[in-house]
Amino acid sequence: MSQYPTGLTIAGTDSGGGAGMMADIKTMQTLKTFATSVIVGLTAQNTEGVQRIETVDAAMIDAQFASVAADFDVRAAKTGALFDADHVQAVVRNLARFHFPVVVVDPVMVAKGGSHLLDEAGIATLKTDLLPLADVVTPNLPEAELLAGRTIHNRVDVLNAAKQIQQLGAANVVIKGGHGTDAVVADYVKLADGTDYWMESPRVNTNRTHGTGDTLSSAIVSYVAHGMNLKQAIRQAHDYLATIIPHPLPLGHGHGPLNHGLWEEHDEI
Ligand SMILES: Nc1ncnc2c1ncn2[C@@H]1O[C@H](COP(=O)(O)OP(=O)(O)O)[C@@H](O)[C@H]1O
Ligand SMILES: Cc1ncc(COP(=O)(O)OP(=O)(O)O)c(N)n1
Repeated sequence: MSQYPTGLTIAGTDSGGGAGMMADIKTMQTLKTFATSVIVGLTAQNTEGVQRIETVDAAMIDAQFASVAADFDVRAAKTGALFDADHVQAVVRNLARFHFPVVVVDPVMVAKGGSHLLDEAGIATLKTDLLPLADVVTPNLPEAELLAGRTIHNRVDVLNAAKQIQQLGAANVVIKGGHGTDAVVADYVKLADGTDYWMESPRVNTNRTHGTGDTLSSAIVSYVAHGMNLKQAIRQAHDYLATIIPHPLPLGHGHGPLNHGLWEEHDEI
């Protein structure tokens, strides 16, 4: 069996098991990466929505970072739901302190059920303080609109939004196309070296897409932890999603969960 490198998820929990840190841990385990975690907040959540949120205090966030960093060789980290400006700042402080080799920022703002997972001040702080620390940022289309401060109607708008998001300090940008309506789902990648391209896959007609964004960002973390460069890791993560989205688990009454473990049959790492 291959070695399990260590990844880190800095995010919120989902009691429903499909999104947030739970999706991250399931993804990393499937992709043979050992998942460590810093819990920023807890959500009472299921496939139908978010019922309650409680954040973790800053001292406890610092303590979790210190515990993980003292004992593990974290190869890559991702951020997920951070809830508000104070929690974004707590995460920024710790990322600046511990310098993990690769940081993926999933700028989670609104869950598919409509609940806000980052308030307005939090969005502003993420733009000014967290994006400059991001090796990769992975907004969905509504998040890209908010980060870039412009509406997106077509592919040219996506290109321009990515350029603006890169100017905020994120080295590489992946704008996810799941919220579009075309028959093809297109994720746009703009890399630090100036290259850009689209990654396309057939749109699966399903509402079982809870946690797709978390799954993509934690798959990038996993592949980077295994030694791939960012371009390879982003491609592999996209292919992982395209493989598992057509075969979700028939659970819950709303936006149902993915079957993260499906990939194990491929055993490609
Ligand atoms: N219905 C779908 N069919 C195929 N791929 C999808 C579908 N929905 C999302 N994806 C893929 O899942 C990933 C996450 O995208 P998206 O759903 O936009 O993110 P988020 O969960 O953050 O809103 C992307 O790689 C996207 O291409
Ligand atoms: C605790 C928590 N974190 C993140 C999300 C959003 O996850 P995402 O992958 O964007 O999936 P959807 O919520 O859009 O299905 C969440 N819901 N909860």
